[in-house]
Amino acid sequence: MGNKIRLTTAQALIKFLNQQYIHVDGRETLFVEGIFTIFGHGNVLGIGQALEQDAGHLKVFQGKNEQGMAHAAIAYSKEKLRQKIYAVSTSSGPGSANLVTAAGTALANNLPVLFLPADTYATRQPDPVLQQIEQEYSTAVTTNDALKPVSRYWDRVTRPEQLMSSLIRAFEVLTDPAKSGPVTICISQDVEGEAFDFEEAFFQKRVHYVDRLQPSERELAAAEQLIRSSRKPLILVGGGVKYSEAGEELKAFSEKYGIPLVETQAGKSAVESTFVNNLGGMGVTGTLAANKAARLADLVIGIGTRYTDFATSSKTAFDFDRTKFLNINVSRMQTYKLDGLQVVADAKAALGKLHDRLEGYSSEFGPLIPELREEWNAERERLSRIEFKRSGFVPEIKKQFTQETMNEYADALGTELTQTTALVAINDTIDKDSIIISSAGSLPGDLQRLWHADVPNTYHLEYGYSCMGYEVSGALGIKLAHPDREVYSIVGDGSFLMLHSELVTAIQYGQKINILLFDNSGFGCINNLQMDHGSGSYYCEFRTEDNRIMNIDYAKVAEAYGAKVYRAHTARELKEALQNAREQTTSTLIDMKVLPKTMTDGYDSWWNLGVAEVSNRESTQRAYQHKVEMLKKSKQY
Ligand SMILES: Cc1ncc(C[n+]2csc(CCOP(=O)(O)OP(=O)(O)O)c2C)c(N)n1
Ligand SMILES: O=C1C[C@@H](O)[C@H](O)[C@@H](O)C1=O
Ligand SMILES: [Mg+2]
Repeated sequence: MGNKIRLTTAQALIKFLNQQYIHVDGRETLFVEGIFTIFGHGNVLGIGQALEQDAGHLKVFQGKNEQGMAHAAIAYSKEKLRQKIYAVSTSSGPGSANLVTAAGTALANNLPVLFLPADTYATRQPDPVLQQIEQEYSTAVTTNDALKPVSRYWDRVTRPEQLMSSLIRAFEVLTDPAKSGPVTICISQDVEGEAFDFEEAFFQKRVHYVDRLQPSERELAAAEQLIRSSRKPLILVGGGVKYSEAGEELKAFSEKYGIPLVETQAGKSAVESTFVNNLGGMGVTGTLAANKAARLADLVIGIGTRYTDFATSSKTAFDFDRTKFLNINVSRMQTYKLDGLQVVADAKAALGKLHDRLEGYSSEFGPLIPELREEWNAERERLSRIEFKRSGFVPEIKKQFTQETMNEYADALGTELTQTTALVAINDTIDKDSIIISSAGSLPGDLQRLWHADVPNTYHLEYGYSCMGYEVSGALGIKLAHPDREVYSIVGDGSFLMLHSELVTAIQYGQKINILLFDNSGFGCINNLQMDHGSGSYYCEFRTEDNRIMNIDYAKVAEAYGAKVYRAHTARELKEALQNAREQTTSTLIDMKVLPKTMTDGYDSWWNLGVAEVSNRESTQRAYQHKVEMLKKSKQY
């Protein structure tokens, strides 16, 4: 056998991370950019020591909350189109438990990230150690077992030499587009510091080749035939289009054959909003244009999409008696959905090959595409000018709050600003190549409908897990991926309260992010949901025990951390703040007070929710009946 190097397990890990490369379309680049850490006794003497001794090229960032720093890492790999990652090192017990939510976020979104939670003692000599859960039925169970269901690959290293096979499997998974997701390697805290004579060959440069998965001739012929026999095909653009960098091929294909595009949250901005055949967001949070086109379609070409309930309006968006599906995806599992024709292939490769085969074909959508676009643009224009009135005001979310309650909010928050007006004002003011991020609450719906992404890949929406707290943390990850661009976190007050610790990390390391905080004093979208389904307003508004609307000075909070802050109660104040924030070099926060119920409502869509079958309220009974009726029109699987 070759030469041996004596290293601790943690030193070997860091040395290995330094040697990983990815090869895509002839470009070879380093795969692991750096590592986020929160040191505790479980990792500071192992991974901490190894990094201090020799981090190599790895950039090291100290996080403030494990979930938050993991979200930053996830957003980074999403921005890097899964071609570069950060690792995340946590201590044992609570430190690693804090990764569970983030792992779910990475898994639901198919995003690669390497989690390195410390594990309890392998020797068991000092058991039970601090933060060991001591499960009665098995000593082998640790907190880190909770990460199994939310990891694409999970392993436990209890001897130094196990690290080698573990890491090789880990990087195979991390660099496979079809399996992409979180990889969790739990290393016992004592083992992190244990030494072993590692073979030098283990640390050789490793290049992970990502060749584009080509469609077979059989798949292409079947796809061609399906499209040729369709009169009104529609392309559903999923996140896979972005990861495959297939935007140009998609536009060329759509233009040549007159096939309109509709977008999922993950797919939005794969192609710019100005593209003539782009009808915008589809489904529950979609535009009227996209949802109308979906009803007319007789073939849906789903590219890189998981067909979530939001994209399909809980399987009611299409006429399933008539509509066929053609599914192009690198994941074979995804291609089986909705009984579609399966094309297991990379989006760019498949579109490139299909392009020439359809010579002479043309869809029958024709002039309907510009008509639908125009109709929706007029609606967007209307939504950009909603002005609050102290009497006779009809908000977008109707029949929930009385005028009296709306006035109460206007007084309590000292504002007349409406959410849709504020959002379009932001869209009109910030640089076109800025990147926006959001994930939960009412804002993802407004963004999917109203946001014009004029530059590709400027819209970063996490809507696989829709995890509150991703917005601020993720903004840091985006900034690390694009240091030369302005990054805007578009976040509700509820999400901000849930997690914004990485704002401090952003300030600490001079990574400028801009937080656009929409404060409507409550869990607004859930309040809409409950009232729309027959309930009252129950524990979703932020009211005190004596029923006063809370008015929190979020600007003060961010100012205390060191951010430059602004307060906006009118569209004008908002625009001025945006212009000033643009000039700052430190992170900023604009505390916008917006009125509840002024976000967008649904457009010809339905979402299947667990409405109470039995209730003492007539309104809930009606909501349940509506669900029963809608289910009759839906596809069952
Ligand atoms: C971690 C997490 N917990 C709970 C939820 C459920 N949830 C979705 S939106 C929401 C309220 C969001 O409130 P806010 O951020 O203020 O946005 P708004 O709807 O008011 O615009 C909740 C509790 C979630 N998506 N993520
Ligand atoms: O429960 C939810 C409702 C959605 O409207 C929201 O965007 C999402 O964050 C969520 O979790
Ligand atoms: Mg809110």
